[in-house]
Amino acid sequence: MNQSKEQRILNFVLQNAVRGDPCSVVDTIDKYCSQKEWAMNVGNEKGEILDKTVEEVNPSVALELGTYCGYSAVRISRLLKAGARLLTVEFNPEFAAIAKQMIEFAGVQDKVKLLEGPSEEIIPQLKKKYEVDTLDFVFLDHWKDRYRPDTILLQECNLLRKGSVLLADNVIFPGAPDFLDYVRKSPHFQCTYYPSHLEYMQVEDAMEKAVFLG
Ligand SMILES: O=C(NC/C=C/[C@H]1O[C@@H](Sc2ccncc2)[C@H](O)[C@@H]1O)c1cc([N+](=O)[O-])cc(O)c1O
Ligand SMILES: [Mg+2]
Repeated sequence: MNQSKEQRILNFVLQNAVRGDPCSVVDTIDKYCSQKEWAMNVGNEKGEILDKTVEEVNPSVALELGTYCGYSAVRISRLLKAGARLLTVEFNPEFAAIAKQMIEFAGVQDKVKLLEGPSEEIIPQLKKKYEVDTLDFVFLDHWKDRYRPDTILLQECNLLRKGSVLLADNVIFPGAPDFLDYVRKSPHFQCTYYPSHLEYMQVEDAMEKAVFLG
């Protein structure tokens, strides 16, 4: 049975990156996806915006929605302080299996907990089942029509506190217009727009940061 693109990306990392070195895993995925096969990793240009935001927030508890192959899970967790953790949510079992291997190869498995299932089911379980009090940082990179409902769900589940930071990928391409409209009009969020480009392409894209005001 021929391999999936995601399996080819993982194999390229296993054969070309340095085990235990998250930066080499990130760079190797970028090399493969810019030279051989495009894939929907956040990429290096938007990845640097992600890095700066994670460093600014320095989260103890971070959530990622949409793990895919684990590129941003590795990218985020490499910056986390000792004892901090990233919960990442993926509902496609094939992608979850790839991401698990990617995270373990990068050596960040002690910082990352991969939760398999849809965000709308997992978010309401975070407090009781995953011992979360509130989230310091949330990276949204899953289905674009889930950004707005999941942001509302995070608020309803009291998972955001004054200063919690949401960072959303792809607010221009493929776009998340209802999310942008919601957070920009809401009195509970202070928003910042970061123009950038679609990963590995010369196509306009952007990220939106939304800080919860309580
Ligand atoms: O569609 C995009 N991303 C959707 C991502 C989806 C990821 O999240 C889950 S869905 C899910 C659902 C519920 N809960 C958790 C995960 C999918 O299994 C996939 O792993 C996308 C598309 C482009 N593009 O150029 O077309 C560029 C990008 O950067 C993108 O992020
Ligand atoms: Mg994306």
